[in-house]
Amino acid sequence: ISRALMPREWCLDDFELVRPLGKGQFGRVYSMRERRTGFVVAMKVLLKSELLNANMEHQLRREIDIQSNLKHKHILRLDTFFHDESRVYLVLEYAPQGELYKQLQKARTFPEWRASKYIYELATALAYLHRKHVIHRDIKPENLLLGCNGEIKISDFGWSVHAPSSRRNTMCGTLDYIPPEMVEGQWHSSHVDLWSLGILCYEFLVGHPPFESKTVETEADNDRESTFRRIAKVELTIPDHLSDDAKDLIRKLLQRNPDQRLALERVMLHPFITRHNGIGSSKNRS
Ligand SMILES: CC(=O)NC[C@@H]1CCN(c2c(Cl)cnc3[nH]c(-c4cn(C)nc4C)nc23)C1
Repeated sequence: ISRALMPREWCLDDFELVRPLGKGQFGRVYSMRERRTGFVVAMKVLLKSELLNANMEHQLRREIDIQSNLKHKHILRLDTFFHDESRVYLVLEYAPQGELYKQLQKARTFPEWRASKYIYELATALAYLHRKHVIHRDIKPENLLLGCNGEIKISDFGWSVHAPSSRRNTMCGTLDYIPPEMVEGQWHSSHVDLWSLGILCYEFLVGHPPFESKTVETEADNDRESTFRRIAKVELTIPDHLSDDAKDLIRKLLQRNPDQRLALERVMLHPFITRHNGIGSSKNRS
């Protein structure tokens, strides 16, 4: 595909609509077929007017700059983009098995082997991102898609930045995944993604995130404070039915102090991961 999408001016007529896929945070997504090659892509269509009055054009530029330079099997590719007088079009990799959060809603919780596989795949993608000094900052089920073999694809880099960073935009959407240092508007490092990995692991196994909160828009001010306090105080209760390995990994990621969170290299070697993914065992040692 990269040959076919060699840098040249693309336009909407190069593609034909297959079907609407859903909505991202800003704009609609469609599966489209590139007419010459028959290649199916996901096309995210954003209205310039919406971007401008939400002051999001710089965030979109950053999303494009970051995601188009990333090449990793667990990160959704951004192949190219183009615009016309009213819209911006992002040509993204199509993930055939769709949105992970829908499968989590259907299954309610994942068995430990499945959660462990996803956490391992995410850890490899985050290690790649952090080596490039990119923080995603918005790792949550809604931003995870599934490839043709059910493998994780991190998408939606709308909130990613180059580390270290301090947040300039007001956060909207759920607070569930925001670590204490971001909740307090402090400077934050790539360790924010470690916190989100811990929240995800908990939600995969328990069926809801540990510091349940409504989205920030609907929070009345006093509730909002209570949500922040709960996240900041890190009141964590882990259900007993989880394995000791699962509890151990979650506790080591949901550390209030960002520097005490388990490093990604150690996440990949944690028993909760190696027990299910046959990593480091003799079986797959070449
Ligand atoms: C992370 C994110 O932006 N999510 C919202 C957008 C909705 C569809 N988007 C897709 C994007 Cl950006 C890429 N690939 C997708 N594949 C699907 C999908 C496949 N099936 C069978 N069902 C669906 C749905 N959707 C996408 C992303």
